Amino acid sequence: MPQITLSEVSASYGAHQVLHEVSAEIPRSRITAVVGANGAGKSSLLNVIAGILPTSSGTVTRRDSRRPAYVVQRSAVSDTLPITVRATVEMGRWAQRGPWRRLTRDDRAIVEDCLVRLDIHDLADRRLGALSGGQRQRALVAQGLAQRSEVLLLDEPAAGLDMTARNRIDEALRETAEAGTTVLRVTHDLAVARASDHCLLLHGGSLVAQGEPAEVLTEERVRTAWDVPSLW
Ligand SMILES: Nc1ncnc2c1ncn2[C@@H]1O[C@H](COP(=O)(O)OP(=O)(O)OP(=O)(O)O)[C@@H](O)[C@H]1O
Repeated sequence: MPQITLSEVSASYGAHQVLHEVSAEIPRSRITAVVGANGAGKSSLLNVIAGILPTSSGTVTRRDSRRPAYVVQRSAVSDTLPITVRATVEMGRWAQRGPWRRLTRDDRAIVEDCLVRLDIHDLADRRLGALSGGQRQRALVAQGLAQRSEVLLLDEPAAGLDMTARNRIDEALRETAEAGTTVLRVTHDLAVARASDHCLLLHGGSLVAQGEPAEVLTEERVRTAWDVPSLW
């Protein structure tokens, strides 16, 4: 049974329909890449799965009733938050404990583990707003991992990062998928999509194809989805 099943899901922002009868299956304990041009509906799809954007029709079925962990785009996080990196990651544990509860020894061990996995342990006492974009992004991914949810949603977690930071995030996601988490990541990087286990290709709010990345991302489909004219 897939971790998440979408059946003919449509969704709108006001009068603007952004998803058109999307039917898709997200396999359990695998990395699924969501790809498509700007405005294709990738973030909207994540928002529907996260329960932030209601469906106007269709259904989303999840194996697990817990809320997915959601790592939003870096630009959605304020620079001025007076919070350290460690506190940012600790907030990931509130999903289990409720806000401002004392963290247990297990919680603290999970937080330390996530700091190490994303290679930001040395930055743990720095203010989030005082970090570089790539460092901050790793802190947000660490927060997502710290939730230990069945499902981890990430909206372009590696956008604009250098190779080392990207590799660190890819490795951490691979490890968490192997440990049983279902990972769904939006990416603009077709190499990342090709290295994923499963792929959903969106175009204009509709699902164009899903399945093995090599089968989904054919030259023809890529050209159509990105409106790139044929060069010959
Ligand atoms: N909060 C919002 N209110 C109204 N329309 C929105 C909102 N968020 C997104 N949209 C519209 O929904 C459509 C799909 O946007 P979405 O952000 O899901 O695309 P995307 O594939 O994630 O794009 P990108 O690659 O640029 O992040 C776009 O036409 C966008 O303008």
